[in-house]
Amino acid sequence: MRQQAWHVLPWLDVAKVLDVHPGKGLSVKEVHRRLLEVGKNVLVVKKGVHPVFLFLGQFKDFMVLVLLAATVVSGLLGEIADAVTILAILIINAILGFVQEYRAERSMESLRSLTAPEARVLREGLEQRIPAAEVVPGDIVLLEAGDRIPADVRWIQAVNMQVEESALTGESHPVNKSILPLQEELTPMADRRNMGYMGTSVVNGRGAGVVVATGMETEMGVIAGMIQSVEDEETPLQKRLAELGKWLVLISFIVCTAVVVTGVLRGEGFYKMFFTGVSLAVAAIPEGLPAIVTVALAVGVQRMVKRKAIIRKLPAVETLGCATVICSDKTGTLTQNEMTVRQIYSDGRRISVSGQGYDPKGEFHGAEPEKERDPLNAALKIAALCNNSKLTKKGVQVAGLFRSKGNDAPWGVEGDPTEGAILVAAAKAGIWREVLERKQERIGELPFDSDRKRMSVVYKTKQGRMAYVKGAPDMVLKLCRQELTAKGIVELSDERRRHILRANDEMARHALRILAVAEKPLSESEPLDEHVEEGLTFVGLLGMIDPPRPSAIKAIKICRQAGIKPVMITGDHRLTAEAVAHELGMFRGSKSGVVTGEELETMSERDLDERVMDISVYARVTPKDKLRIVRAFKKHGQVVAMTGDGVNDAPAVKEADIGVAMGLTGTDVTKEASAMVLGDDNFATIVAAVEEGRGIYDNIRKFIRYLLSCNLGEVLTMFLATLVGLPLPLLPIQILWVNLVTDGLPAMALGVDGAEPGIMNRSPRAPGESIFARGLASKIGIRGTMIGLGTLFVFVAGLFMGVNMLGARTMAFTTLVFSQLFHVFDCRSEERGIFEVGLFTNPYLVGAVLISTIMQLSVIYLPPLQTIFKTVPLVSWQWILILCIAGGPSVLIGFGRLMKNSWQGKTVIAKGKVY
Ligand SMILES: Nc1ncnc2c1ncn2[C@@H]1O[C@H](COP(=O)(O)OP(=O)(O)OP(=O)(O)O)[C@@H](O)[C@H]1O
Ligand SMILES: [Ca+2]
Repeated sequence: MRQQAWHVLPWLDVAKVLDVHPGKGLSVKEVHRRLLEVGKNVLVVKKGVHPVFLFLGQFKDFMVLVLLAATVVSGLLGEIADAVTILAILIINAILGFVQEYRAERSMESLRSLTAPEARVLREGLEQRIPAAEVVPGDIVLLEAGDRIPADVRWIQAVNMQVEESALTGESHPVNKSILPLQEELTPMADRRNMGYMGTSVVNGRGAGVVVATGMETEMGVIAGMIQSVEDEETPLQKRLAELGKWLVLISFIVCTAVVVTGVLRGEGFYKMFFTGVSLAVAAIPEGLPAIVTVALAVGVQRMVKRKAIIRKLPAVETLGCATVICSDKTGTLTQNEMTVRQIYSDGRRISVSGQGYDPKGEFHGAEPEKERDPLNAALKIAALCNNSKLTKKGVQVAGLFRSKGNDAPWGVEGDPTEGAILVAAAKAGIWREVLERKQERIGELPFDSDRKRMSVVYKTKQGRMAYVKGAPDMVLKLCRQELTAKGIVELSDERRRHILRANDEMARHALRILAVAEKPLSESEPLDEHVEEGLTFVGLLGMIDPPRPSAIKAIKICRQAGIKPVMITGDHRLTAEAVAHELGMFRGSKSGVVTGEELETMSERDLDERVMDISVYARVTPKDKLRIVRAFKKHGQVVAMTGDGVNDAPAVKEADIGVAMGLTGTDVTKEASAMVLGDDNFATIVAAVEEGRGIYDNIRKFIRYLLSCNLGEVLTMFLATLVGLPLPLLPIQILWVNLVTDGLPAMALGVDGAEPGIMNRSPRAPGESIFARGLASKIGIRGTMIGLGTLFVFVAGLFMGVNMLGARTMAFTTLVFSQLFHVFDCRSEERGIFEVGLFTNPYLVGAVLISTIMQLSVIYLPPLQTIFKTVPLVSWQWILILCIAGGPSVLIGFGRLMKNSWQGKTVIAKGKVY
């Protein structure tokens, strides 16, 4: 089957060789057989790290290795029980670290599969969307502008098809494609006009191809080395934390050395002090930090998926939390994208259309679309023919009401909803493309794109060739010279032109989205290029409603509270945009009305920079304008999210800080340029993702605060004790234990904490902000010192009360553990104390603290563990003292916050500018 010169064969022969019916595609059974035979359509299978190596990796840390060596030595010296316990603790630690990293790895993997590319294929006569990896040789793939070609194909249909092949040939100029066989077998790849290659993308037109090679058999597979592999990008925060981690290692190292040196100078044995120092270093270095950050990011990403936001680039998770401007398309994002034609204008009359949704039943009021040459009838015919969408019932194409009998599934539309709407309107008059096409055949097409804002088709009829055009009325009317009326074709006077434009504005003011339709007879010899759109006959206007999404209205309100500026950038008419923007509440607080693409054209960069912060609605823009708008916002230091769907949107999406692509209607090229894909194309989803982004960042701050203040407390306990000449308050094995019970589960539980209420009432944080900003560093410093001093205080108090060394150490040991188990609840909020947050609102945290408590109690009360950990049971006065010192700060701060916040009113409103 492989290495054929497909380009010299006629396409029907290619289909024959590959044993596929070009109009039906393969059968499911055959697909399975071929999939087994040639394997998946993927280039390189990137293997994750094997779990065993992941586990061993937990021991590669330098300090842990030193501790391991010291343990072995102490084992050899006869301290077998000690050595075994330390080993056990280290292994449990490694298991915890392993679980964290493994989870992180797995969630990143599932993330990758979420963003895997798809392909449209024809199988068993039906159009289907499948993962691109499941494409097999012989499949008929359907492609249109913006699609990435999923495998090597031989074209069997190519309508104005242009493909950008720079990924393969380096040539960035798009190549025209055709289906004609070539003469020369040795034609270089770049000139094989009837072939399409995996990894290249369609930039114009549409077509179909039969797959001739998949996976490593493709031209791309042959040079697979050139493909950029999917790198796991580190987020800026992860990079900064890695940096921080290095500093922490250094500082811990210095402090621990100081502890060892002072201890030895004061006459403690070197070996004992060395052991203490190394244990302290192991405890103080937050080696779990990177893994917890990854888990927090991954968990956040999964939460976003549940809310229909699919992250393609991990750094976007952080940037989302900083977003200050969200630029969004109108159609389908802010509106429902379920359109219904409500009004038609033709021959000077206004006709209203009744009916619900996509059900092709409804009445025309104002005229009857019956007579053959009636202008209304003609308008609907053009609407049906200049159209690539399909009416369906449960995914099955239906042509004509008579064929839908007995199928009670709701009507749906496959393809562009705008086209679907006018198809439904035509069907209401009994006009179906499939029926019309029995008498005329489409021979040419100039596809729609958002720069041209129109689309044309050419049909061969019995009376000769006809061009049918539809598009934005302002564009189409410019191309018209006549008008179709009940009396026949008449000259389009300036007065008539104004009349039509007035009707258009009037409809637009009612938030209708309007298309004009026009036609023109062509001579046989005329070439099928843009000239067919000149000198047209105007036939009518079709106005459709597209109601705003209620969720978008809510989301826009939330944006304002959150200090985020919502901006609508639409290709639609100025008045339509204005009416919809009003319904959405888009103008509140905006100093400027709608700005159109034309006005933008006349604005210099300076003008735009000056005004951009005041403008909330742009209309009749082209994708190029979007890029200018993004740049202007960025000059103001704004963090911009920008949506896009069409191929031409890709540059603006790429330029934005957070490029957002439409999952349902977006093209592959735009998706690949994006950082996030909306599973439901809904504006509200972007806002939900921003909320999650803020929550994730909060969570990272929460456990950094927790880990660092606790570790500081541990180090200070030991350091201060050696400094003032006290006996060591904790033994090495106890230090390691503290590290195990406090750093592991509770920190992880903080990483998956829920978002704080009011998180969308704050202004966005600055993108370059330090993780310790807004008072976090002093919070860590103060609490760490309190934990250290508190522990020492309990230790000294124990000795003072005549408790022996074993007892005093047990008291210090327990105070240190419980101080941290209390403190973890404080870390859940920066503004509110434990009483406002509630102790039981994070069940994972409650569970983690419970487990840690039980672990600590067993170490104190189970006799075999007592001998290993050198502990004694505590009596009630000791417990009271410990709990007061450990829990006091949390309770006192909690009360203070409660008083203060109830005094000031609970919500902290965004301090920045409110839009
Ligand atoms: N399939 C189509 N065929 C012909 N003309 C179309 C088609 N779809 C849209 N138009 C016209 O082109 C204009 C611009 O469309 P475009 O897709 O750029 O933006 P939009 O979908 O209207 O709005 P948004 O940019 O908010 O999604 C529309 O207002 C409409 O008049
Ligand atoms: Ca658009």
